[in-house]
Amino acid sequence: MKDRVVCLIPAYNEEERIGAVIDVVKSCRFVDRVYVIDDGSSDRTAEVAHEKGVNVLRLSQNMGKAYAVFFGVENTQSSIVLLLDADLVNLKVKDVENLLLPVLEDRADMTVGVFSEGRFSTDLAQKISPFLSGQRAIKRWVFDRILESRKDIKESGYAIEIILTEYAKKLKLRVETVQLPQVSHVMKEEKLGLLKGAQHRMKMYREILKGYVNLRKSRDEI
Ligand SMILES: O=c1ccn([C@@H]2O[C@H](COP(=O)(O)OP(=O)(O)O)[C@@H](O)[C@H]2O)c(=O)[nH]1
Ligand SMILES: O=C(O)[C@@H](COP(=O)(O)O)O[C@H]1O[C@H](CO)[C@@H](O)[C@H](O)[C@H]1O
Repeated sequence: MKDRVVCLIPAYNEEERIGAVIDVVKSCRFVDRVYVIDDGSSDRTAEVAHEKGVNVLRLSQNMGKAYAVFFGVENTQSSIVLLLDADLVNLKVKDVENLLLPVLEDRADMTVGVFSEGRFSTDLAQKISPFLSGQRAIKRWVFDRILESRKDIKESGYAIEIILTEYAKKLKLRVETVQLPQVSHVMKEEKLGLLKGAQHRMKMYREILKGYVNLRKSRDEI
């Protein structure tokens, strides 16, 4: 029987964090299958995922977040796709259920999870830019539509979320925001140290900006 919900977890060097996310998502009764897309990690991310008993799709080099997500989309089947980052902290089964239920019950085409009541810094970031959130449940046809009109989508790295947000507007999707109380993520500076973290953050902002400019250029093609 075809899966209803597949969870995709794009992951780049997340060996220390991904196990906890997998444990939670595996415990959610609504999730039929979990796939980690190992985006060319140089650490044991893929091994940890294997040990946890989920499916692993491995990219031989680091291709960026959008590539990893769409590689997962192209290599799975299900009517609903759940996207979760690999570095979430305090994620609970209830949060995963809350993300999925509006889409499962066809009250929404997309849900967007936002952190609240957790760490000040990550709550604030999501208050300012909830449209960047990587926690979403989405009907698969939305990805199909994006792939049809944006052949370059896989190259967009961290712009994937603003692209999803823009398509949601253009396609007039029913979008529901879901609170993720006490959930946070490990920030780049915490993972990589101050300097490397800041460099990685700048890379993220560059990719988001480039994605935004490309969206404006291709406005009418959606
Ligand atoms: O080149 C990349 C960069 C990030 N990620 C994954 O995308 C998610 C969000 O990325 P990141 O943690 O850098 O963003 P943050 O959570 O810090 O906003 C995480 O699961 C990363 O491991 C990825 O698959 N490929
Ligand atoms: O919240 C944010 O400002 C960024 C960066 O988070 P950190 O640098 O790790 O605190 O994270 C979000 O944006 C990325 C790009 O859209 C998404 O890929 C992440 O999933 C999301 O958490």
